[in-house]
Amino acid sequence: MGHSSVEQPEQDAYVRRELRRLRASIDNLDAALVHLLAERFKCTQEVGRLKAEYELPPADPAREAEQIKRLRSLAEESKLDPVFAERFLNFIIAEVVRHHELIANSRSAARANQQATDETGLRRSAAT
Ligand SMILES: C=C(O[C@@H]1C=C(C(=O)O)C=C[C@H]1O)C(=O)O
Repeated sequence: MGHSSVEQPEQDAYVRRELRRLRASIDNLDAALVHLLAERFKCTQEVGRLKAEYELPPADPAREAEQIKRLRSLAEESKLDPVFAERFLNFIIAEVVRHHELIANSRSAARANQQATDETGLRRSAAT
């Protein structure tokens, strides 16, 4: 029972202090992760609008493969599990591509709507 808090009050205080210290850093890192992700999504939303505007496909598998290769190698260098890094990036990319599809669909709906409006206008002016 060497690890019980009743028998080891000093270790117990040490563990609570260490947990508090480490969790303070985890709090900062999690905040940074949220901010980094928010900035990344701001960029990818712009990419999505550009692609929709110029009628490019929502996903770019070649770019994804390059990026995954690059991040796997960075993960290895920094002792992060590359399988986890790849899964994490794929999870984010899937959400980005879903956003790009939504943007593309709303753009093409807007274009179809505009075309219908233009044609109605043409019919009306031809009828007068
Ligand atoms: C952001 C883009 O769109 C998609 C999302 C990617 C990403 O989140 O890194 C990469 C390729 C594309 O499938 C892009 O083409 O750059």
